[in-house]
Amino acid sequence: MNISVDSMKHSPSAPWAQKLADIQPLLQVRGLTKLYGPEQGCQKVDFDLYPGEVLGIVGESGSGKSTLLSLLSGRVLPDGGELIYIRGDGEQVEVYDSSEAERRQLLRTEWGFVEQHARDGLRMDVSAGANIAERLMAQGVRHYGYLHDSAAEWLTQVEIDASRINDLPRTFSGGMQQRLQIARNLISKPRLVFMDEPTSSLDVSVQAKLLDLIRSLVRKYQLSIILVTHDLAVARLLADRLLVMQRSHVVESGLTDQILDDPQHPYTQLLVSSILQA
Ligand SMILES: Nc1ncnc2c1ncn2[C@@H]1O[C@H](COP(=O)(O)OP(=O)(O)OP(=O)(O)O)[C@@H](O)[C@H]1O
Repeated sequence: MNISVDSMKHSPSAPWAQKLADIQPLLQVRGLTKLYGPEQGCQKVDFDLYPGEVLGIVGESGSGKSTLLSLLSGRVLPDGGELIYIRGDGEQVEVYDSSEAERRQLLRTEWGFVEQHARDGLRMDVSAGANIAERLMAQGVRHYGYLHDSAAEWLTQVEIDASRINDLPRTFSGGMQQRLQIARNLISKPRLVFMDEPTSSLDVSVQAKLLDLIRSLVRKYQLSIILVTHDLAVARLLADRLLVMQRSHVVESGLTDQILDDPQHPYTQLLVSSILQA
């Protein structure tokens, strides 16, 4: 079950409220700011992300979604603000105080990143199996049989026939490449996965299948996800909570259903009504 702090606020005396208070956030974001120009980027973003939560970042083109995702994944450094990640061993990491090598290591182990275009997240010149096994190898696994079997198992999990293990990703369809990218990220059991418009480059029918797969993997592995999407239907299907961005600011945040069914900020109202009219 995904747990959302916002939902807990409505019944503070519930027995599980104390339980939640004992759960540490996975990520604490405070005052995160990166500006490339006036209102270009993101400003003063604050939120906590809890284990198993799916957070969607939505907003119009240029509102700052990708900038925020790049900051949260430590790929870009901010002008100001703090990003604290609680590692699996309980240690707190101030991501921006870490070295570049430490941040890269996080992205290869406890975190994952699913790119919008599979070619940016896959190595197109090596086999599907090698693409999937790479993260295990980066963690020091050397046993060929284990690497092969794990890669084959993950191909099956993302609904690709394991007989394709030696094929190059370029021989796969767009949807298969995205599924391969997901397998490549999930094999090392990351705790937090960043996704940048993971379905937007695909046909609608392929999108629906991939969304179903992501949803089932999120449940199965209790993944925490931070997902950028311009598509409110994708947000509705996957996200527990949303941040709505406009011109570098988070203008509204809360439970997905609350925001989509009863938007409070005029910009969110416009965003939601434009989708309904489309
Ligand atoms: N590396 C960069 N150098 C200069 N300006 C940038 C850079 N990255 C982003 N920007 C600017 O910051 C603003 C926000 O861009 P960003 O890509 O974060 O928006 P977005 O909401 O993800 O848009 P889209 O949905 O179109 O991808 C834009 O005005 C963009 O031109």
